[in-house]
Amino acid sequence: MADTKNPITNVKGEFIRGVTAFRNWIKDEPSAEYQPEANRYHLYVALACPWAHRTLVLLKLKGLDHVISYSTVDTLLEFEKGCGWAFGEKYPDPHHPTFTHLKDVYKLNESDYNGRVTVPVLFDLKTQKIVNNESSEIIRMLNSEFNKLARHPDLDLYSESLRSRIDELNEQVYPKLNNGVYRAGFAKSQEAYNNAYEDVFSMLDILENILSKQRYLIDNKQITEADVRAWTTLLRFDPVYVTHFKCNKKMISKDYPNLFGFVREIYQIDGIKETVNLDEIKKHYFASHLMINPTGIIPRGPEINYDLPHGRDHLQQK
Ligand SMILES: N[C@@H](CCC(=O)N[C@@H](CS)C(=O)NCC(=O)O)C(=O)O
Repeated sequence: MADTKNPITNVKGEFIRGVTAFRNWIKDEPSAEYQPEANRYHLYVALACPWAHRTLVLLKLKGLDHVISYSTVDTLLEFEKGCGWAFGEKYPDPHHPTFTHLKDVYKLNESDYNGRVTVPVLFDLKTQKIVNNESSEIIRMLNSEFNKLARHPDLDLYSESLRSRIDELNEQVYPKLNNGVYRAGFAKSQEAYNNAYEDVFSMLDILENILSKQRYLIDNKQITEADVRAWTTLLRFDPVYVTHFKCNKKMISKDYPNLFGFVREIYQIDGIKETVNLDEIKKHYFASHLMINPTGIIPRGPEINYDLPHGRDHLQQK
C-alpha cells in the first residue's frame, strides 16, 4: 500500500513523484471508447496545483469551458490524516454529492484503489470512470481531440512542426523547474536540496535568456504547450516557492524581467486570470505542508501586480 501521508523521498533524501494511475485517451475517432462529446467529461482540480492548473489554462485557451465542466477540491490537503484531497461544503463533488474525498472518485475505477490520489482528474460522466489523471496527457487531449466543439479550434499548442522542440524543452523544464521546486522543497538531505536548487536557477536563467530574444519559449509568434507548462510554475514562484520551498536565490518579479513580463502576459490573456486564485494557492502550500511549515502561518507578501502592462508586444515585430 502506498504511503499517502507524506511526500515520498528515497534513501538520498530526494523527492520522488509517484507514477500516474489512469492513462486512457479521448480520441476523435469513431472506434474510440472515449469520444469527445459535449458535457460528457468533468475535470476535478485543485486551484493550488500547478499540474491541474495546466488543464484549466487549456480549457480557456481552446474555448472548451462550455463543454467540459470543472470543480475544485478543498484548499487544504491534510497529509497527516492520509485521506488526501477532500470535498466540503464550499467544494462539493457536483456529480456525487455524498462523496467526501477525491479518493471516492478513484474507487469508481478500482474499488480497492490504494495508490496516490492526485489532481487533475479527467472523469467520464457517462461510464463513471476516470479517463486519465496525468496532466501532460490531459492537455494534449484538450488541445487536439475536441476541435469540433472548441471555440478556438485553430489554436494548436502542440503543432506538428514545433513538436520536437516542445518535447525537448519540456524534458528539461519538467525535472529542473516544474518538479525541481518540489525536489528542493521536499528534500530531506542538504545534498538533495542543493542539487534541486542549482537545477531550478540554471533553468530559470536559460528561460530568461530565451525570453529576452523571443516572445514565447518555442515560437516568437505563437504560444505553445511548453509555455503553459512553464507558466503555472513561474506564476507560483515568488508567492510560494521562493520561501516555502527555499528557492530563494532570486525572485522572478525582481531579478528576471523577461520571465516576469511573460508571466504577466499569459496572466492577462482572456479568461486566464479567472483560473488564478493566489490566496488559495498560498493557503494550500503553506497550511497543508506542515512537515515544512509546522505553524501553518501563511506569509502575507510579496506584493506583486500581475496586471502591470507586460510590454512583450515589441518582440513579435522582430
Ligand atoms: N503527474 C501528475 C502529478 C499531479 C500531482 O502530483 N498533483 C498533486 C497536487 S500539486 C497531488 O494531487 N498530490 C497529492 C498527493 O500526492 O497525495 C500530473 O501531472 O497530473
